[in-house]
Parts: sequence; structure tokens; C-alpha cells
Amino acid sequence: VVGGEVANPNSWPWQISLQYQSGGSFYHTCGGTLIRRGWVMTAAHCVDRSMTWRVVLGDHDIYNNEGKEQYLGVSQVYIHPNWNTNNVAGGYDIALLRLSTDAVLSNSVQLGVLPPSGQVLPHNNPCYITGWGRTQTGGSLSAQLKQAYLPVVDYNTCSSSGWWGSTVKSSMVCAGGYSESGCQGDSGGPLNCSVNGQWVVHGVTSFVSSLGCNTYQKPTVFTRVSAYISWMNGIMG
Ligand SMILES: CC(C)c1ccc(NC(=O)[C@H](Cc2ccccc2)NC(=O)[C@H](CCCC[NH3+])NC(=O)C(F)(F)F)cc1
Repeated sequence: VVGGEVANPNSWPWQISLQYQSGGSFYHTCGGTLIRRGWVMTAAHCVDRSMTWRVVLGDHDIYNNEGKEQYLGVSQVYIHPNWNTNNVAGGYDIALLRLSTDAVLSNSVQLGVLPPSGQVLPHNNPCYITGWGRTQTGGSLSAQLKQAYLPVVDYNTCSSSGWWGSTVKSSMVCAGGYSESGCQGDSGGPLNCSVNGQWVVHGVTSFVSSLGCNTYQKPTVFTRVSAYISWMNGIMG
């Protein structure tokens, strides 16, 4: 996350850290959202290499154990069938992870609320991106979870020339586009939008400009969760 601030610990209790094993250690690679006690939603581009994954719930500082963390294995990865790893602009950047054991819910570990199928938010709807991603283009990951205010940029604006043009599809959500943005390592995490006074996870962090994370008029682009509700229900049952 470029800009914004460090979040209050566990104030986004559905945010997870997706980590891969290398040698004897695990490393943060993406964010995700706990959507059922046994299921995590993330980006397809996060899991299109087969690795040994783990999900960390209730985390704040990814480099220190503060006692509220739950470390769960991943028993199955479901990548959207239309995802094309060579074309993030094609959309379908969404995947579900079946956890090897169910999460134990608490103040620090809660389920994210998903939108109704088809819901599209208006321009400037208040949202926050959260994640442990780089804090500058080419920078390093954030040790502590960060948040940044990223209001919705409607499709009409986001797909206009000078903005993302035809790279962005209506199955995506744009947000931000000024000084705050997502960045590498935020992928797969939630776009948390305020709808009728409730936080709803409307996006899965997908891509930023290859010119740099907080590029002017290239808002962070998210998979629009409300376009994939029926696919997810088909997988999770
Ligand atoms: C034109 C279109 C096909 C397109 C192609 C690539 C991108 N962006 C990218 O590829 C930038 C590259 C980058 C590197 C370093 C610093 C900043 C940006 N990376 C990204 O946007 C990666 C997703 C890559 C998926 C493709 N394997 N996502 C993210 O970094 C995140 F966190 F914002 F979600 C954006 C659009």
C-alpha cells in the first residue's frame, strides 16, 4: 500500500496473509479475505504457481508473532476456469482456497461480508485498500498491515482514454488514482467498501500500472467480487 497509514491491529479481521514455503520458512506473497471458516478468497495470479501455501489469520506484524495469529494449511486451490495467467487485463483474477482446518472466529478473526450478486458501487463510494504490500514502487513490504482511503472510480471514468481505456473491464472495480494505491504484495487482498454503514469486500486487488504503483490516472484495479458470487457459491456449496 502506497500512502495511507498503519491500520489499528486486527481492525480488518477478515484480512489474511497468504504465504509460500521456501526452505524451512514461509514468506508473505499476497493478501486474501476469509469468507467462510474454511474458505479464503484471493487473486488467481497469486496462486497460479503450485507451491506449499499457508494462510495466516489474525495477523498484524507479519514478521512477529503477537499471539493472535492462526496458521492454517491450504488443502485445495480453485482458480477461476477463465483465468489467463498471461492476460491480467482479461479479468477472472479470482481464486478460492479450501483451508485444511476451519478458522476459529474471534475479535481478531472474522468473516468478510460479500456484496449481493451484480452490485456496482457509485463513483467516489468510500473504500479502503488493506495489505502488507510494498509501500513504494520497488520498495519493500510493510511489516504491519496498512490501509489507504481509495474511493471508487466508476467504470465510465476508469475505462476512458488517459485512464485505463479498454484494459479495464466491467467485471473489475477501479479505486484511487491519485497519491494512494495498492502495490506488489497487496494482490489478492480486499477492497473494503462502506455500504449502508457496513464494510463490504467489493474487490480483490488485481493490478496496478507497470509504470509504477501510484501512477496518476491509473487507479488500482480490483476483481469485482459481485460479478463472481455464483461461481463462488458453486465451488463452496
Ligand atoms: C496492460 C495490462 C495487460 C497490464 C499488464 C501488467 C500490469 N501491471 C503489472 O504487471 C504490474 C507490474 C509492476 C511491477 C513493479 C511495479 C509496479 C508494477 N504488477 C501488477 O500489477 C501485479 C499483478 C501482475 C499480474 C500479471 N502477472 N499486481 C499488483 O502488483 C497488485 F498488488 F497491485 F495487485 C498492468 C496492466
